[in-house]
Amino acid sequence: MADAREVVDAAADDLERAAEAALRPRRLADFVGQEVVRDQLSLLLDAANARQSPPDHVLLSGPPGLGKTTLAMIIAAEVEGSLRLTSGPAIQHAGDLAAILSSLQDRDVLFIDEIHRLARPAEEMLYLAMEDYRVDVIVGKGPGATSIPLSLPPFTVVGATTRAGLLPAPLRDRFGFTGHLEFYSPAELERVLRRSAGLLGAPLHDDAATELASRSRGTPRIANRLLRRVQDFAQVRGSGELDLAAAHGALDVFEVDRLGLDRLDRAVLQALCNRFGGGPVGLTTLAVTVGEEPETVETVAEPFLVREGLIVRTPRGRMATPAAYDHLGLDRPGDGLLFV
Ligand SMILES: Nc1ncnc2c1ncn2[C@@H]1O[C@H](COP(=O)(O)OP(=O)(O)OP(=O)(O)O)[C@@H](O)[C@H]1O
Ligand SMILES: [Mg+2]
Repeated sequence: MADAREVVDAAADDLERAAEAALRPRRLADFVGQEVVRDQLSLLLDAANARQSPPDHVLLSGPPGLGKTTLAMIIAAEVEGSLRLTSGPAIQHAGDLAAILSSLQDRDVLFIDEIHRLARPAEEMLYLAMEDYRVDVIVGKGPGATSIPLSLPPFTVVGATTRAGLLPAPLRDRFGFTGHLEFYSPAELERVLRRSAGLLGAPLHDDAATELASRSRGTPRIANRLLRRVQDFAQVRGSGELDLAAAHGALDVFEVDRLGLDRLDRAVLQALCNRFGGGPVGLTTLAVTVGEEPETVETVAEPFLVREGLIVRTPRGRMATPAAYDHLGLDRPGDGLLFV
C-alpha cells in the first residue's frame, strides 16, 4: 500500500508477521471456525496418516488474513513433515523451483504462497513434480544441454491464493483438495479474540470482545491487530483493562467505522457514489481514482464490500447499492439511477 498502514488493512507487513507468529494456532483443533474446510482437511490428514503416506496436494483460496498460511503450517505439523516456504513471486526462473524441488525430503510440505503469480515455465515444472514426483534438471547450456530426470520423494504441495480465478485450469486440477476460506462470523471472531487475549495474558472483557469482533471485517488478522491496539490504548490512556472503553477509544483513534471499514473501503465507496453517480464503473478506473493498484482494490477492499451488500459487481462494472449511500450518510440518488 502506498499509505501508512491502515489498522484494518487485511494484508500484513513483516513486523506484523512476527507479532502474528505468536498467535498462530499450531494444530487443527486450535484453528477457530471454517468448519467445512477444517472437517475436510481433518479427513484428508487422518486418512493420509493412517496410510502413512503424504496427503494429496492442497489448494487454499480466500481473501487475505483468513488463515491460509496458518493452515499450511498446521498441515505440516499434523503430518509431522517439515514445512518449506516459498512464493510465486520468489520463483523468478524455473531453475529456482528445480533447486527447491530437488532438495525436498520425504513428507515435506512445500508451501507456495501467491501461487497465482508463479512464472509460466515454473508452473509447467510444478505440474510434472506434482503429478509424477519428477523434475527434469537441465545440465549445461545451448545445444549441448541435456535434461536429467530426477525422481522426487513423496511430498505435498500446499498452494495459497487470494485469486483462485487466476489459476490456470491445469494447475488447479492437480490439487486433490481445494479449500475455500470464508469470512468469519462475529461469534467466531470473538473466539479468535479470546484465544489471542489469553495468549497475550490480557483478559478481554465480554462487551469489548463483541465490539471488536463486529468491527474486524470477518478477518482474524484484523481482529488480532485491533486487539493489540486496544491493549496499547488500555495501557497508555485507559485503566489498563481491555474493557469496552479501551475498545471504543482505540477504534476511534484508528478511524475504524461501525462496519469495520477503513479508509480505503470508504474511499472506494465515496468514489463510486460521489464521482461516478453510483456506477457502473470499471475496476481500473475506480482503482486509479482512489490511488491504488487494481489488485489491491479487488482483493483487499472489494470482497468485504460485496459481502456487506455495499457494492455489486455487474458485467458493466462496480455499482454502489442503496446501503452504501446510507452507510456514508449520503442521500440516495433518484429512482432509476440506482441499482436495486
Ligand atoms: N482460524 C483461525 N483461528 C485463530 N487465528 C487465526 C485463524 N485464522 C487466522 N488466524 C490468525 O490470523 C493471522 C493471519 O492468518 P494467516 O497469516 O494464516 O492469513 P493468510 O490467509 O495467510 O493471509 P495472506 O493472504 O495475507 O497471506 C494469523 O496470525 C493467525 O493467528
Ligand atoms: Mg499468508
